[in-house]
Amino acid sequence: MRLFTSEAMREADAEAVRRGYPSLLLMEWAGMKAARVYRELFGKRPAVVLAGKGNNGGDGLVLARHLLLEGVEVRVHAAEGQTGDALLALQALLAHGVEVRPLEEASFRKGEVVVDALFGTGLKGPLSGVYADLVEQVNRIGLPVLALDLPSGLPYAPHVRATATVAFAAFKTLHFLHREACGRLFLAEIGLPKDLLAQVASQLEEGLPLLATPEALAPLLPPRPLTAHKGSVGRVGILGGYRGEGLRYAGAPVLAALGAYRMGAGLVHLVAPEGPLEPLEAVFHPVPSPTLPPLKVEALAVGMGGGPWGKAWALAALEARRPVVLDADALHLEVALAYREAGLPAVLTPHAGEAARLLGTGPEEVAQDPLGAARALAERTGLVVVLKGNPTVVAEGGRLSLNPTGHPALATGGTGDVLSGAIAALLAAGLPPFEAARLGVFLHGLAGDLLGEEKGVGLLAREVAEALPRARRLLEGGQAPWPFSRV
Ligand SMILES: NC(=O)C1=CN([C@@H]2O[C@H](COP(=O)(O)OP(=O)(O)OC[C@H]3O[C@@H](n4cnc5c(N)ncnc54)[C@H](OP(=O)(O)O)[C@@H]3O)[C@@H](O)[C@H]2O)[C@@H](O)CC1
Ligand SMILES: Nc1ncnc2c1ncn2[C@@H]1O[C@H](COP(=O)(O)OP(=O)(O)O)[C@@H](O)[C@H]1O
Ligand SMILES: [K+]
Repeated sequence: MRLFTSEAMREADAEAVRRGYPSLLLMEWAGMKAARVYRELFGKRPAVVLAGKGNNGGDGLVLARHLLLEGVEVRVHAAEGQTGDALLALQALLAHGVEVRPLEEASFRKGEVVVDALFGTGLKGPLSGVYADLVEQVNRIGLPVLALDLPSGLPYAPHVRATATVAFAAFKTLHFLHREACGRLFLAEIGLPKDLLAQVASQLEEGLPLLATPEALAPLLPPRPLTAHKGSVGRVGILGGYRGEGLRYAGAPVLAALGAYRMGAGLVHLVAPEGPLEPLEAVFHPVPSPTLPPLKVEALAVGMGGGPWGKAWALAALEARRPVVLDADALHLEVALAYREAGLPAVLTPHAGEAARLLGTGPEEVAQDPLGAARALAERTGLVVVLKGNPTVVAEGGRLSLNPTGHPALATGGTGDVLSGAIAALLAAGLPPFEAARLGVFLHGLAGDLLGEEKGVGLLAREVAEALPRARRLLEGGQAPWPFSRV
C-alpha cells in the first residue's frame, strides 16, 4: 500500500476533477463515512464540530448533517469564508436549521465528543493565534476527539491529539510518522475512480513510500517444506563482541544468535571472543580478535557489541562474500562503501544516533525527517538501510517502506541485536535484502506489540526473540493485526 503526501493527494483530487468526477461527491462520502466511524465509536454521544474554512471543514459540515439526521445532538463552530464545495456543505447544513457559530466562541461540555475538521492536507505552516489556542484547549479538555483526515496542525506543534482519525481515500505518510497524534486509524473509501490513486502514484517522480502491511509481507515468508533440514533453511554467521582491558561486550552476539534462530535459521555459527556458551544451540568459534574462520553460512550479521573492534569485524566479514547485516559498531561509511564496492547485498541497521553519525548531522535532524534521512543514507551507500525507531523506515535507493508495528516496550538494551540476527536469518533463507529487512522489522515490531500488550514495559531483549515465532505464525495464518480498519 502506498502512503500519499499532501501534494499527491491534491494531484489525485485534480485528476478526479479532470476526469469530470464531481468533487462534491467526494466530500459527501468523506463526511458520511466519518459520521459512520463516529457512530461506531461513540454511538449517540453529542458532538461539537470544529470546522475550518477549507475542504477539511467542509467534510466536518457534511458529517454534522449526517449525525443530525441520525438523531445525534450536534453543535457546530465554523471559520468564516467558505467557498466552493465547503460553501455548498455549509448551505446544506443551514437548510436543516442548524445554528453555525463562530470558532472563537467554541466551548466544550462534559459528555461531548469533539470532531476536529479544522485543517487537513491544506495546512501550510504551524498554527498560530486563535487556531493554536483552540487546538491547545481541545488537547487540555480531555474529551474524545475524532479527527477528519489528519489531526489538525500536523506535522507541526501544536497539533490535535486525537482518539481516532479517519483518513480519506488514502493514508498519508503523516499518519504513520505521527501515530501517537492519530489514535485509532480508519481508512475511508470516498468513491474515487478505482485506478486513479495507482495512476497518480505511478506518475510521481519521487516514488511514494510503501506501508508494510501483513497482506504484502505474508507471501515473503520463507517456506518450510516437510523435507527441510538444518542445512537447507538458512545458516547464519554472527560476528561481534569485544574483549578489552576491563571491558567486555559478550551479550550482544548471543542476542543476535537468538534472533536468528527464532526467525527460523537452521544453524547459527557464533564468532566472538571467548565468552558464555550461549545459546546452547549455536556452533562456537572463539577468537582472540576479529577474524573470519571458515564458515558454511548463507548470510552474516556483523558488529553487535563490537565496540572498538566494530570496523575490524566488518572488514573481516567482507571476505565471506555473503549477504550481510551491518549493525552497531560495524556502521561506518568506509565499511558501507567497501561492501558496495564488493557488490555484496548488505543491510545497515542504524538507530537515529548512528544514522546521524553516518550522515554527518544530528540525531534531532534524523528524528525530524526519518524518511529523508533513510533515503539519503541509502542513496549515499547504495545499500539497504533500516533506520530504527518509531516508525522504523526501510530504504533502498529511492524505495521507502514505513513499518507500522513496534512498541515502546522495545526501547531496551539488546532488542536491536535481536533484529540484526532476525534479518540475517531471512537473508540466509534467500530473501533479497529489501524484503528481508521489511519482513524482519515487521515481525520484530509485532513481537514487541504482543509482549507490550501482555506484559507492559520491562521486557528483556531475549523475550522479544522468543516471541518471534508467535509473530510469524500470526502473519502466516493471516491473523497479524492490521494497523487500521476500513470503512
Ligand atoms: N483530496 C481529496 O481527494 C479530498 C479531500 N477532502 C478534504 O479536503 C482536505 C483538504 O482541503 P483543502 O485543500 O481545502 O485544505 P484544508 O486542510 O481544509 O485547509 C486549507 C485552509 O486552511 C488555511 N490555512 C492553511 N494553513 C494555515 C495556517 N497555518 N493557519 C491558518 N490557516 C491556514 C487555508 O487558508 P488560505 O491559505 O487558503 O488562505 C485554507 O483556508 C483534505 O484534508 C480532506 O479533508 C475531501 O473533501 C474529499 C476529497
Ligand atoms: N518507542 C519505540 N517504538 C517502537 N520500537 C522501538 C521503540 N524504541 C526502540 N524500538 C526498537 O527497538 C530496537 C532498538 O534497537 P537499538 O537502538 O539498536 O538497541 P540495542 O543497540 O540496545 O540493541 C529497534 O528495533 C527499534 O526500532
Ligand atoms: K482535521
